[in-house]
Amino acid sequence: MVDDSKGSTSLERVPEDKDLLELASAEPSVSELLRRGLDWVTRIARFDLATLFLLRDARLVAVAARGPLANAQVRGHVLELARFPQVRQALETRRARAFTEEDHTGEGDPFDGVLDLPPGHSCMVVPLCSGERCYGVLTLDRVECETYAPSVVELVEVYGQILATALQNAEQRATFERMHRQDREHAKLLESELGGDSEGILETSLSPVMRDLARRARQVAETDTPVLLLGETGTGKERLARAIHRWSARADQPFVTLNCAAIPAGLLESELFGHVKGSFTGAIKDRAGRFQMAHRGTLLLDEIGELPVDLQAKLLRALQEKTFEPVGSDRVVRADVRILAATHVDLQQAIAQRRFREDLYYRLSVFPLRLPPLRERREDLAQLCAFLLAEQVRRTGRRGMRVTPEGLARLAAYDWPGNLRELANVLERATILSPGLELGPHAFELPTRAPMEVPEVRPAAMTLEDVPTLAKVQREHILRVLSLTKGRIYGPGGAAELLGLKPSTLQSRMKKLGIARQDQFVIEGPR
Ligand SMILES: Nc1ncnc2c1ncn2[C@@H]1O[C@H](COP(=O)(O)OP(=O)(O)OP(=O)(O)O)[C@@H](O)[C@H]1O
Repeated sequence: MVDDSKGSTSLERVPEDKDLLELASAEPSVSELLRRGLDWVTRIARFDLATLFLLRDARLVAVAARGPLANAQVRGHVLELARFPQVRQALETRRARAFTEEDHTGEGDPFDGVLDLPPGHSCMVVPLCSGERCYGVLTLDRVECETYAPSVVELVEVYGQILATALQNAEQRATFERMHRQDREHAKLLESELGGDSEGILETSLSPVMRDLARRARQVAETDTPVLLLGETGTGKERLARAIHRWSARADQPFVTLNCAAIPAGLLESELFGHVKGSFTGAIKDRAGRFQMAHRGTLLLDEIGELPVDLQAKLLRALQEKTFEPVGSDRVVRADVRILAATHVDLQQAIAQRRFREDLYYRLSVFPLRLPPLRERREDLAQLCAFLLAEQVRRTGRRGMRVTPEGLARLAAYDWPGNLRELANVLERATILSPGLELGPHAFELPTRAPMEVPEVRPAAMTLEDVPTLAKVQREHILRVLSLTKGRIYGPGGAAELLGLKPSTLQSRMKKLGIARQDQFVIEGPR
């Protein structure tokens, strides 16, 4: 593993500060450290053989050797720890020690059978330990019959600690990089599975508001400025976020999303910043968070208004310093991430209610983009229908579907509280139910009143005392729809679709309104 071209017989000298600084602060890989680790020892102690052993299952395996005595046999040497109690003791006590001839009389010399060293030669064992980990030992041997001076032993002990710390850092870096690579692959896979790989009707929109918005989105895409996407539910915030990513220089890097409303508050920090094994019950292995997954790419924080206040502070720090600490780790991780945030709630109001930090708001809202509701861009209906019907072919298998002018007139007369998502659902349902290729006015099932209207609550019959709160009306309406769908939230005909909401949005609203996943409902997962 190493070359042993020149052994050192030079006098011990205190290493120059820059040598140690380099070792402690540079970012070499584990193999580079093992290769170069012995170079540095030549500067602080005399030896004829310096060997680096790594601990593997109660054995010490030689991985590198230097000095005139280093040979192939030394490099393949393995020590059973059980046979060398004094070496084991040095590891257990984490103290370096020099050996005298008497020390070896009981257990023999670790290099017996490999090298012909004279009785009473100089020998020292230096443990390589940092934090919880013991990596192995460094041994130094000289043919001269004398014992290494305590001052030299102390110096090499300090060196051993620095080398072990550098090894630990290199190992952690390698782990994080590996996790990052795996998660990047995973994110790419998910992205292609989820589709949405076209920006849809943005730049070709007939609505001047939309076209202006698309133009500004393209301009900001070229920068790393955070963008705040505002708009009612289903107006296309996520699709616009994907378009901004694709238009940016980060397009070949991952696009990662986190829906802050869909993840239980207790798990959000780990989802964002990752965690190390054992940091909480269930953390059975190290896991990268969305920040790491999005390294060099874009992270969309959807429903940002739902982020708990304590996490808002941590997010702000991550945005300002571009560093964060995974849960349970005191190691600072650096990630280069472009942030996009989306919300349908009024963040100004959330700030007034102290549910959202003002400083985070200003950080995220440098460049706000507000998506208009569908009822304000009805001129796009024909184009949107054609686009969505074509996009749905993959699921419905129905090619060539089109909406007749009469059908369009009916769609244009509706208010679309669920916006583009509701339109997509209405079109998909109509396609499935329609025998032919044409979708006329009767093909569409549109509610005759606004979906949130509750028939039983008649304003005329109300008195000032019994005006129900909006939350109560919403709660009753959601419960009624859930009982209609037998508790089913997802999929066609599920409560989320009927209410024109994303399943995750419905779930978070149910949580807020205290609607538990009740036993009488059969809740099915996504299909
Ligand atoms: N520009 C567009 N062109 C065509 N279809 C679009 C466009 N934008 C969004 N859609 C469709 O509208 C639906 C909702 O889009 P999206 O999820 O981006 O909305 P959203 O505003 O993020 O929703 P929410 O607020 O509920 O998270 C999706 O089916 C999407 O395919």
